Amino acid sequence: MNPEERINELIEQIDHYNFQYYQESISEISDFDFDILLKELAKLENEFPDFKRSDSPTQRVGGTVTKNFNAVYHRYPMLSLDNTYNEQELRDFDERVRKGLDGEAYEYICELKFDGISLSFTYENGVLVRGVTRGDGTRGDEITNNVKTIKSLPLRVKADKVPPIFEIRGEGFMPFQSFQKLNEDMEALGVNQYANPRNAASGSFKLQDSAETARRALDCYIYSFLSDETIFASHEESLLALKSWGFNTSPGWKKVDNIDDVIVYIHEWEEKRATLPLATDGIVIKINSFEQQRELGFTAKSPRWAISFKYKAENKPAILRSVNFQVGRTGNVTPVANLCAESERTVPYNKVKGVHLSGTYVKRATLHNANEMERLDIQLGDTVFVEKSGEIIPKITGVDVTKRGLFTTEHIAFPTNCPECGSLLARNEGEVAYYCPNDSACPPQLKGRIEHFIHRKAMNIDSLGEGKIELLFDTQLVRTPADLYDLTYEKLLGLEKNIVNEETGKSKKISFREKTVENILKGLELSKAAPFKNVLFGLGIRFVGATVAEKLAAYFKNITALRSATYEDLVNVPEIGGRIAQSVIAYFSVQENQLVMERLEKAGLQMTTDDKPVEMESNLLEGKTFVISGVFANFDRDELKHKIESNAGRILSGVSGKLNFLLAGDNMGPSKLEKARKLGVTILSEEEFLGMIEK
Ligand SMILES: NC(=O)c1ccc[n+]([C@@H]2O[C@H](COP(=O)([O-])OP(=O)(O)OC[C@H]3O[C@@H](n4cnc5c(N)ncnc54)[C@H](O)[C@@H]3O)[C@@H](O)[C@H]2O)c1
Ligand SMILES: [Zn+2]
Repeated sequence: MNPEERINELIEQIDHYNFQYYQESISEISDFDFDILLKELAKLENEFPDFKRSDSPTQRVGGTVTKNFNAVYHRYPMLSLDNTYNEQELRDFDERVRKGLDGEAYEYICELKFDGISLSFTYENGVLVRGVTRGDGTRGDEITNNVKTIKSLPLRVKADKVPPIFEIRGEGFMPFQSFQKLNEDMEALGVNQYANPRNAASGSFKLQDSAETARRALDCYIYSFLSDETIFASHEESLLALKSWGFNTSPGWKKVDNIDDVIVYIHEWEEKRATLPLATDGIVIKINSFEQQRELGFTAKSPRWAISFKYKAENKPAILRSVNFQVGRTGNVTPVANLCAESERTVPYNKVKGVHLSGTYVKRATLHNANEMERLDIQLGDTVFVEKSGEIIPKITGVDVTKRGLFTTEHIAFPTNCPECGSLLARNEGEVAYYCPNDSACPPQLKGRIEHFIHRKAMNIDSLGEGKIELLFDTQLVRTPADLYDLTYEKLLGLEKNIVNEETGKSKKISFREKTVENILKGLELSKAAPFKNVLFGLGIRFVGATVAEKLAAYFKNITALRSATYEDLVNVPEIGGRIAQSVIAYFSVQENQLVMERLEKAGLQMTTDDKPVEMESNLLEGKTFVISGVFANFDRDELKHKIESNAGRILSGVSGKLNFLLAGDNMGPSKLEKARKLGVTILSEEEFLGMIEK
C-alpha cells in the first residue's frame, strides 16, 4: 500500500471510530489503539504533505452535533488536547513551550484528566442560560435542560467581580457508583450496557428525556473560565475565584514550575487515582499565565499551551488456572477465566489473591464467548495478559505463547451441555453466544426470571432481594413468578440460608423473621396494583423490554387479546418488528407459560389497561417493506422508523428479495447498496421517502 492509500485508509478508519465514539457513545477499540492510528496518520501527513487532506481527523475536533438538539455556535472554540503516553514526548512539549516563550519563566498547573464529556456553560447576569456539548468544536448540542440536572452546578452566581457574560467549562461525568447502578438496571432490562462510565456519561447527557438524565446522577468538575474582559491573570486565579463563586472546581490540581515536577505529579496519581469515585484517564498540564497562553496560541485542533498525559490501561501477566462456564438469566453461556499471579502458580485456588491491577486484585476475567476463546487460542496453564478496560471489567487481551511449554498447557473444550442442567447447548445463526434452551427448568434461568419479575421497572417488589429469592428457590417454594403469590406467613417464617460470596468467600446468613416476612407479603400485595405493562415486562419475554411492553399493552389492551394475536397482528403494531412478534408467539405457545399467566391473573395482577396506543397517521405505506441505513440530514433513524410504522409500513431486518425500499442515507456500506441494486430494490433518498407520505 502506498502512503496515499494508507492515509486514506486511516482517515476512513478513524472517522468510523470517531462516529461510534461521539455519536453512538461506543468505543470499538481502546483509546490507546485509537491514538496509535491517529499518530500514524499525523506522521504520514508530515512526511507526505501533498497527501494531507483538509478534512483529516488530525485537523479537526472529533465530535459532531446531533440532530436531536439545537446546534449552537460556541463563542470561543472548544478544542481538543494534544496527548501523549510517554515522558519523553512530555519533555519535547516542554521544550517547545520554552522556545515559544523565548526564555521567560513559566509555571504549569497540573490537573487530573477526568474521563467524561466536555461541557460549556454560559452565564448571563449571573444566571445559567445555556449548557452545550463540545460538538465539532465550533458548534455543539444545546442540552441546557440536561445540564441543569447536575446538582453541583449553580443556576445563579452571586459574587462581586462576576462579568455580565462569561463561560465556564468542565468535564461532565458519571461516578462509578451511578455507573454500576445504571448498568445493573440495563442488564435487568435485557438491553445493552455501557462499556465504561465515559460512554455512559456521554449517552446520558444527550438523552431527550431530562427526567431520565436526572435519575442517572451525573456530575461535573469545572476547569476553565472564559470571558471577553480580562479579569484574571492566571488559570490558578480563575480556579480559586470559581471555587469561591460556588463552582465545583476540579479537585487535586497543583501548581509546579518545571517539567520534572509535572512528572512527579504524574507518578503520584498513577496509583492514587484508582481511589477516586470517578474514572480518570490521565492528567492535563496547562501553562498558568493567561498572557503566556495567548503567546503560545493554538493549532487547528488544540492549544499549544497544554497537553495531556494519558495513563496506559494497566496490563499484567497472569496464569489461567481454570475456566467457569456461567449460565445467565437468558441462558447465555459466558466463559469466565479464573486467574492467579505468576507467583501463585502452586497456591490452592481458594487462597489465591490474584493480580494487582489499577488498585485492586483481579482473579476473574471474562472471555466473552467461544469465538473469543478461539481467537485468543487460549489454553489452561497459559500465561495471559489481563487489562482493566474502562477500569471496571477485567478482560484478557492476549496469550504469551512464548511461555507455553510442551506439557504445561491443556486444551479447553467449550462444553456441549449446560453446566447447570445438562441440556444440549444451542447457538442461533449469526450469533456468537451459546445458550441453554431449557428455559423452563434450568435453575439460573428460572431464578433470573424471578429476579427480573420483581425488578423496579416490573413489579417493583424491593422487599425480595437477590439472596431471598435464592432461598425461596432452594427450598423449592418458588420456581415461577406465579409461585410468589402462593407464599404465606406460615410457609416463610423461620426459613434460613447461608449465602457464600464467590469472590470474597465470605458468607452471609439470611433468615426470615416476622418483620421480613411481613414486608415480603406486603410487597407482593402492593405489586398487584402495578399496571398491565409492568406485568407484561416482568414476564421476561425475549426482546420485550419496558418500551415494547408498553406498546403491546396499549395496543392489545388485555392479556386475552395479546395471547391470541397472530404474527400478522403483532407486526401491525407500530414499531413492533418480526423478531419481537416471533418471540411473543413463541412465549405464549409454551403451555407452562400459559399456566403461569392464568395463575397470575387469578392472583389479582393487572391484566388489562386503558392506555392509548400509538396514533396511526395513514395507511399510505400498507404492505410496503423498508430497510433504513446510513445517516440522514433531517431525521434520525428512530424518527424515520416511526414515520414508516405510523403510516402502516413495515421494517425488515436486512436487505433481501422481500424488500421493497432501501431508505439510504450518507455513509452507508457500499456492499448493502450493491446487494439492494442486484435484487432490484428501490433505493430512496430521505426526500423521496418524505414525498411518499405527504398527503
Ligand atoms: N476508543 C475509540 O474508539 C475512540 C474514538 C475517538 C476518540 N477516542 C479517544 O478520545 C481522544 C480524543 O478525544 P478528545 O478530543 O475529547 O481528547 P481527549 O479526551 O484526549 O482530551 C480533551 C478533553 O479532555 C477533557 N478533560 C478532562 N479533564 C480536563 C481538565 N482538567 N482540563 C481540560 N480538559 C479536560 C476535556 O473534555 C477535553 O475536551 C482520543 O485521543 C482517544 O483517546 C477514542
Ligand atoms: Zn441449562
